[in-house]
Amino acid sequence: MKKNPRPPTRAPQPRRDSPAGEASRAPRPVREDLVLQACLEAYGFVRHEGRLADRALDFTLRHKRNLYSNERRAVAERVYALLRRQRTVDFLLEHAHRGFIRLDKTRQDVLRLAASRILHGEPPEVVARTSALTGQDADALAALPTAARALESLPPEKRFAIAASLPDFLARRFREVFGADAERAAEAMNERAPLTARLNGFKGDREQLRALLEKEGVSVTPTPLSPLGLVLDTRTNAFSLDAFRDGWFELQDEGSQLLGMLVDAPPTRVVDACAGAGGKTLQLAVQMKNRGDLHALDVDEGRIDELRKRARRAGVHNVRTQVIPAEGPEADAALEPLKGKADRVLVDAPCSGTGTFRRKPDARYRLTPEMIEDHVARQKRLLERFSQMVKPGGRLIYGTCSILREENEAVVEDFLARHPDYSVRPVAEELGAELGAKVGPGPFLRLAPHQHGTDGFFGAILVRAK
Ligand SMILES: C[S@@+](CC[C@H](N)C(=O)[O-])C[C@H]1O[C@@H](n2cnc3c(N)ncnc32)[C@H](O)[C@@H]1O
Repeated sequence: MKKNPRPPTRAPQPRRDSPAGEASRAPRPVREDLVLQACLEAYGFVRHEGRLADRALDFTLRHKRNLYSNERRAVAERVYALLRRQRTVDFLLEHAHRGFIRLDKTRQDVLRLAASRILHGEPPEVVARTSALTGQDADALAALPTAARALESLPPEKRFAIAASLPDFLARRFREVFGADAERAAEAMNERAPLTARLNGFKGDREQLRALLEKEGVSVTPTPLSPLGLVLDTRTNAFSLDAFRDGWFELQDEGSQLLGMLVDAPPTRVVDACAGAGGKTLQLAVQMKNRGDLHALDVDEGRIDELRKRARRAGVHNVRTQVIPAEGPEADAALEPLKGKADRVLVDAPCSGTGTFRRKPDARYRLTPEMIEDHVARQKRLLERFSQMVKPGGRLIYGTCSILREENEAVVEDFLARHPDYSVRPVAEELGAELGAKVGPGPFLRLAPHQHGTDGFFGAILVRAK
């Protein structure tokens, strides 16, 4: 049976007194009944009510105040682990437990949580006991290895989708994109994502940040690709660190940092057209040395509010935020003053998020082929609209956190076919030959967890003729 012994999660961080203190205390024994109740509630919200996993866990853990920090962590880890393997677990239980699909929802979920723990390497008898499973239910857990053999004997296409816990249509797309590497790619998407910080260059350099974090008891290692990143011990509650409160770093995946590097924003006029809560905006402000005008636009007022808070903490002064309408003449009018004026326009487009399944394992079960088509249509519209702000000789940088060609290369090709005044600048020209060679192949940034250890990202630099 496949084992994934690393406890996966990017969930609400457990409360803790100090990062160093927690690591050095002997953990209290987990009160299994309370942990199971909390898991059932949070998982039920996601599976049966369609809520987002991070919000569901946040809600559950916020009102279950009696749980200790190690118990909170166990809840988050178990729920995320099951979400990563939901399809596999369902297949195994349907084979190991006659009548599984007729059981009531709660009993099914208790079995799912138990099977997932076994799949992640916990001994079946311990799991059965701590889940209070007896009789037919305990027998089903013991029969999981037989069910795993049934999975192995399926035709490869079918087996891949179930073993990787991907909907069939996504499994097919993984095969199209990654070919013989599809299984490795999907497995890496089912791993736990690292906790990665991006240095705020206004405060100092990466070595200084490293020293500060180590002084606070956090062990860190430099990111291999981004010169701005440090990987933090995943048990760290980054938000409680002094270095975070003092604006020394932001949490940002290494792939996202590399996409931000493609912009190479000069201290003139730059537009971050889909700025969200400002992950890349803050990075661009550093590139601009806090000078010039950095216009951060988004349709989501809540995210723009968050961006403003983060900018204050980071000591960023050159950002002008604007909430814009999504579509139509009003959206066009809002951009009119910036038409043909920007040296750089970043379109970090809304997408399927197929590159970020490590962090949002539940997203795959919500995604449909129709939703991907809608994303593509919107990406083309956004690129068209925001390209109008690029001045002659300026650059349009297009990015997604999708691994799908239709949202990436195909959108760029479609744009270039209608805009002969734009050409592709190979990312290696921006990142340097050595780093460029690692994030290719080809003229675009194309990152995937199994190859780069980052989330899946795509980036293209398009230059408007003078
Ligand atoms: C991938 S996220 C951006 C992430 C952000 N750049 C960062 O680095 O944190 C895409 C963003 O596009 C925004 N968006 C969606 N439709 C938009 C539109 N028509 N115009 C501008 N922004 C839009 C979403 O609200 C979302 O915040």
